[in-house]
Amino acid sequence: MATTRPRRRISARQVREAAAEAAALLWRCGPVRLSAFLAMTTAVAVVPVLTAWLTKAVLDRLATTGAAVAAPAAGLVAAGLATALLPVAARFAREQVGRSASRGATDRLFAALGRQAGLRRFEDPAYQDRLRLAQDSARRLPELVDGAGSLVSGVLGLTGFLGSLLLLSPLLTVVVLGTAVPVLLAEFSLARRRSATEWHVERFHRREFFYGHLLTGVDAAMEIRLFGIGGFLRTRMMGERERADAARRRVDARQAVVQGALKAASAGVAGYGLWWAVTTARGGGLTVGDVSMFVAAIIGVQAALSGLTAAVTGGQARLLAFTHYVAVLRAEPDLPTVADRPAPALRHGIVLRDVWFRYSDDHPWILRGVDLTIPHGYAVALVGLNGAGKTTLVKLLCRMYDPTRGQILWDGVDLRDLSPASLRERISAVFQEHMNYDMTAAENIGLGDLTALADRPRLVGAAERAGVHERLAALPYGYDTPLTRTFILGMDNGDDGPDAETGVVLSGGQWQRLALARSLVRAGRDLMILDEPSSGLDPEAEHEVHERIREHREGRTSLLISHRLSAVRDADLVAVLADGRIAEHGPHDALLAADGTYARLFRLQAAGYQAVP
Ligand SMILES: Nc1ncnc2c1ncn2[C@@H]1O[C@H](COP(=O)(O)OP(=O)(O)OP(=O)(O)O)[C@@H](O)[C@H]1O
Repeated sequence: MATTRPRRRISARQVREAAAEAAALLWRCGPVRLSAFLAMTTAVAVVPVLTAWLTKAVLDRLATTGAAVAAPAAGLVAAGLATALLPVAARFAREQVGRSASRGATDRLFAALGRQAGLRRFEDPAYQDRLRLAQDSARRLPELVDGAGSLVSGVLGLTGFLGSLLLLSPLLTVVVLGTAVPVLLAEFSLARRRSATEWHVERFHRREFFYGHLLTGVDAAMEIRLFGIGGFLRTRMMGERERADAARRRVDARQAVVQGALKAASAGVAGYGLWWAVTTARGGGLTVGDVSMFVAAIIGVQAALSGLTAAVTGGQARLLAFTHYVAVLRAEPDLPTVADRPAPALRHGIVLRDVWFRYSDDHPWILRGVDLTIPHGYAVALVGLNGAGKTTLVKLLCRMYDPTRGQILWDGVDLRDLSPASLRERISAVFQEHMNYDMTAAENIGLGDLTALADRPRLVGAAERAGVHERLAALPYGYDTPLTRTFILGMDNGDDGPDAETGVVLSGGQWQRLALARSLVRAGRDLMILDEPSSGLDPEAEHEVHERIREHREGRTSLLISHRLSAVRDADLVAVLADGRIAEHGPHDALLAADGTYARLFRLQAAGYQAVP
């Protein structure tokens, strides 16, 4: 699959889908709270119109001798109370609706991410841009709740005040409405432009984040200090921010000009209307109450219009951004599954048949017709120079990608026909680039098989086999010690005191043993993959680990990748990957006798050791 470039235009259909998805999400996350919020928002919108009419009634009755004023005055008091209290209650409801919807949206987003069974999407920068915008949209879902509230109050306020204005001056009503249409159209266009800009600048933000992460994290701290590259990275980081700001500045400038012109036009209409009301009242055509009503209506219409415009355009901007959320949610799985059968227990073996692979159409071929059989119960070793494609082959075996051409057969069934999750259930692996989780030691092992997480003897057994048990048992809290100095873990009492300073950092080799323990805890899997499991170990530890692995591999199907050829010599079968194909394969002795690449590399390494006096 080629890397997809995003289309920068978002269609009306996508916006409609985003609106439907957002509405459904808001409703699902709390129908009662959402209804309460909308009811209160409606009340908040109606009260000002009511207040204007009550004020007119009070003023007109005051101007008429003998007219009773108590009832409208009491109504005004009640309206004042409602004006003060309703927004507070509405805001409380809005916070609750917004937070729970945002939680729900984030959960759904990450669940959707989990349905991407392979790695391809994660290596697509366009997808990463979308993902970031989607996460941001999920977090900012409360703003859509605001938008919905403002829309309701805007429509009601506008209808109420326009109705009032219509009674006083139909002509002015038409003029006011006439100014509203260009405002709305201009704001729509601005929102679209801003949304396209946000999409465009996401690449700058992700790079800024990358540099920021380097500068603030512990991983790169040592190199940054030693090489003195902190200033250089900071300059780059700020450069990315400036590029994003420059793109936004262009939209800001356009917005300032357009909005300034439109606001001046609105103010002109309002000023003319006021002039008309005052002169008409002077001539006896309007009462004092009418003038007060007129002023309230003009202000109300303007306020409702600007609120409505902000709600509609703000909502439109959020919806445009929310299309990225929907796109991630509905993205096709990156590994098309044909039959989705559960992977059966391995009885015969795995066969790679004329496997070709490249990471994308833009990348060179890495594998060019690999034919290899890993028979059931065999320990197979794969060797080759740096970049030969050994790890790539492992990724294909775990079905992180599908071969570009050719097939990988699991007991005769194409991996494409097996569900990726069930296939991986049957595999255990230590990856060359294994993870060091900022979690406790027990969790670092238990993540290999969640059923072992609460089973301490199983965790200890795996740690013993990986030769790391003694180190873990000696930690301040034993297996419950957090292996991090970055996070405070396990202290949920909110106390950041000295207790929380318990994290421990392991050495590179110790982390590697822990990764091995994590794979060993997945006991009884059909295939064990060991991609450079001992590269960071001292010679003694390496020897010891290989001894243990050897015992563990006995009678199991395994694939070992190692540059230490002494570690692969007792494999049942050694395969040499070169130029994208299996160049040689056979038992160690046979390959030595054949005197090919393997024999040359083996002798080179052996000579290196023997050269030591
Ligand atoms: N995700 C990726 N996208 C594009 N190219 C990649 C990716 N991963 C690896 N490659 C390229 O594929 C080639 C094979 O890499 P691979 O990691 O499989 O080699 P290897 O044999 O395991 O090497 P080593 O012995 O150094 O670990 C390399 O040229 C590498 O640049």
